[in-house]
Amino acid sequence: MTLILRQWGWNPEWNERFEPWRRQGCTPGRVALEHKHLYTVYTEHGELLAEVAGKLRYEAAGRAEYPAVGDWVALSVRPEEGRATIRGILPRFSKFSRKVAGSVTEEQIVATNMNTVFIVTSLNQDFNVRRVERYLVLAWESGANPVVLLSKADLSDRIEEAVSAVESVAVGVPIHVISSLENKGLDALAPYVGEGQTVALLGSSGVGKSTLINRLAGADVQATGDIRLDDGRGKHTTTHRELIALPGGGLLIDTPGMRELQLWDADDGLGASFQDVEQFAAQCRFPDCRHDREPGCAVRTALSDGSLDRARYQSYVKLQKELAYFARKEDKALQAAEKNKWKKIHQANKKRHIRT
Ligand SMILES: Nc1nc2c(ncn2[C@@H]2O[C@H](COP(=O)(O)OP(=O)(O)OP(=O)(O)O)[C@@H](O)[C@H]2O)c(=O)[nH]1
Ligand SMILES: [Zn+2]
Repeated sequence: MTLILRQWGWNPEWNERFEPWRRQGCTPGRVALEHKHLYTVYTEHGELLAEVAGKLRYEAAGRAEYPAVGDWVALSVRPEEGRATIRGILPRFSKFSRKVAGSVTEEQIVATNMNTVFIVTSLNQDFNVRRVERYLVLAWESGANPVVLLSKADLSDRIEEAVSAVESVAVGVPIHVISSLENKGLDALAPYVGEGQTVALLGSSGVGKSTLINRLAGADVQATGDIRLDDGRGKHTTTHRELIALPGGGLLIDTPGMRELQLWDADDGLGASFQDVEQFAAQCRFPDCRHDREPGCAVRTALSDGSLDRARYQSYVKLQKELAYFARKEDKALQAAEKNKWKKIHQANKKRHIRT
């Protein structure tokens, strides 16, 4: 039984966390694909199509409390129909989420329970270390461990230069140079995609994520840029799944949402990625130093004596501004919603007043 689940990443810890659900007669399953209102889940009864239980739907405070690809869920199963009902979601240990615009901006979960994030950036003329910094913030924020993959090594003759540029912004983060085309460097990825390990991929369009997935899966599970039609989801690959089991026992998550991540609510990620900058800032004389004209500013000193790279500092400031922008936007949306609520209450009161 658990043998089947193990290939989807089940382990003793999940088993323990699931115990209360098991006592209620539930079966565990892992979400592999989200349809409009249904989910494809992997279970010990095979693949089932599941809907969300009314109670869970009713109690969900927002979209973030709906199941997402990578989640372990508690199910009531009807294997003979190939169907199941999702009763609950086990707590996530890592997640990627994005903001979806609506009347209020809402958090939508895009991938969960990954151990590792592959940040893929290509070594061709698009190579840009600032982009790696941005992805690192997202990765650290997710709770998974980042690993940088420099792809398309076959197209570059300045590999060492790129590696040291990444090293300087990704201290302590493993960096691998790969070429899916020439099958180079891929063996070194084995430890991240071993049994029970889940990996998500992050990177701009065209850096070779789908090609890498197909290499690791040993089959064309994902449509690549060469043959992809305009559906963007690779529908023509017959068994489109967003949680992909690899021959070595690991799992890959590749959802369309991963391609639309923005930076928001990522202060922790920013801090983790820019420890060097924040360490200087912590030495400023004034705790609220804006590193502008204040006396005793350690950041400005570090910039002028070269111990802090100017481009890196500018990148930090830019990302910080972006985060602040999202926070303000969210504040405004909340304020508007609150105002609206009070307006309605006033109107309702007025009407009551008139009637009496
Ligand atoms: N030269 C070279 N080309 C590669 C390599 N890996 C992928 N490509 C090519 O790069 C293009 C884009 O690859 P994809 O795998 O579709 O890129 P992707 O990151 O999945 O792109 P999106 O799905 O748009 O996010 C394709 O034409 C691939 O054949 C490589 O190692 N070397
Ligand atoms: Zn300062």
